[in-house]
Amino acid sequence: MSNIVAIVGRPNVGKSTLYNRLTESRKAIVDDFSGVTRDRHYGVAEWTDKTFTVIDTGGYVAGSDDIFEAAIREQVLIAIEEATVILFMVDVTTGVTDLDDDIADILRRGKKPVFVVANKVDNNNLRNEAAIFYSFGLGDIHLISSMTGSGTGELLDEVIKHFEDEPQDENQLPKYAIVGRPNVGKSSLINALIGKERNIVTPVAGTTRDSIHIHYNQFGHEFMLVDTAGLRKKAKVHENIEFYSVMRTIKALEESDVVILMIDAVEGIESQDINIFHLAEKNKKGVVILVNKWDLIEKNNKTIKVFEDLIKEKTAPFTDVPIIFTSVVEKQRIFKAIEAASKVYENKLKKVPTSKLNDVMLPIIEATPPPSTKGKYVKIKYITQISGSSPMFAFFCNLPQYIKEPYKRFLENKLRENFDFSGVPIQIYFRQK
Ligand SMILES: Nc1nc2c(ncn2[C@@H]2O[C@H](COP(=O)(O)OP(=O)(O)OP(=O)(O)O)[C@@H](O)[C@H]2O)c(=O)[nH]1
Ligand SMILES: Nc1nc2c(ncn2[C@@H]2O[C@H](COP(=O)(O)OP(=O)(O)OP(=O)(O)O)[C@@H](O)[C@H]2O)c(=O)[nH]1
Repeated sequence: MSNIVAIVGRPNVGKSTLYNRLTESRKAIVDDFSGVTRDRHYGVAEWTDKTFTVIDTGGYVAGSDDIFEAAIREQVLIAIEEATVILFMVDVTTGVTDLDDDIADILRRGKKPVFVVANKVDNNNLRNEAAIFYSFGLGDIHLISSMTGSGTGELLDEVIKHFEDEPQDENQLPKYAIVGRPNVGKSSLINALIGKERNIVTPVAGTTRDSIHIHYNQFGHEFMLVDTAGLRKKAKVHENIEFYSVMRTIKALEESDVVILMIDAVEGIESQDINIFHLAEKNKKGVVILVNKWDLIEKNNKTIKVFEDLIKEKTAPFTDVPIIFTSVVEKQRIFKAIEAASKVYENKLKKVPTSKLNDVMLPIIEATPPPSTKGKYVKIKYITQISGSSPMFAFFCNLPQYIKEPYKRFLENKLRENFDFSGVPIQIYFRQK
């Protein structure tokens, strides 16, 4: 379910610091690739049993002061439209500024839950200063220090009360989301698949769920396409089309089982593509990559390999993902893309019987056991697949804490070699036995 928490506020109040704190556990993964700082504004966070997306609106602002303030206002409007909860961050050390008041005006007119978050309350003396923020007329003030983390737990306890529960699914069909940067060919692909049938589009009623689900049932494949359509219709949004599309992408992604990530063959894979890829991975969604506009590429016998290697390099370590080279305009390999998505969906639901799992994996482990640490030998005794909506495996052993990342990766690779999990993130756990 797409629960989105948007952090809004003027520059320098500490939005990024809070964002980093909330998404901490994911940071290493996102930081793995270069040139991403500019785009790193949304990530996955967890609090108690809830998983949600956090958006830091700050970094989307660019340009002169004028544009700057206009852009902040626009982001606040988008946040009101798209987010589940808005954190309006202000700085206790500077008090109320004009821009703070502007933002508060916009937020008061919106219908979304707003939390006024007074940041930089690093010590008790500053607590009284925060009373000034009651002047926004937005209710209670939540005192935090993003730097130390104080107050953030209490804040999140309140925030998650506003989350929406998983809606009852209208049907059990697989859901595929077609995502990608603007202009990559998403609408063209949907039109190619659905053609005139497009009229049977059924908008799903619901509060935050405004993506469109399209029923596909042809040539032996039946599924729902989750469409992020309507992007351009929102006249309000001019400068922040990228930001807006990111919001939409997150929603579509969270509603789907398999993400069909379209990449522009001419432009190549960019950091925004990789961001979406990792978001899908973190959300345990299946993934198929389409390299579209393949008709525009001058090819020789190495071209495909070069593309594949480049994509794998950028998406590592999760490289076991189908890559299909399509041309939507020339109707090349479109059906192959659908077949790949169906296969990934199957893989995602696959249950390997315990006996088979142990028959295959125990000899492999015997031949290459976990390396000993400080003279301790880890003995893996048996393996089971835990039931869930994506593949999870429990390896029972005497000393789970001594198993290191490289060995975990080795086991994952062996699972992938022996049982087809192409396109699906795998979870591996070590448990004491
Ligand atoms: N004392 C104190 N300083 C903080 C706290 N949180 C953030 N800061 C500092 O405030 C400054 C701005 O923090 P950022 O997180 O970059 O602020 P931002 O709102 O994301 O700023 P933009 O990216 O410009 O929109 C940095 O120097 C932080 O170290 C806090 O809780 N206490
Ligand atoms: N040469 C070529 N052009 C394509 C292909 N697929 C789409 N296009 C063109 O790329 C442009 C953008 O296609 P759209 O389908 O509107 O892209 P989109 O991803 O839906 O774009 P947004 O709505 O901006 O997100 C159109 O002019 C298409 O005709 C392809 O396989 N080859």
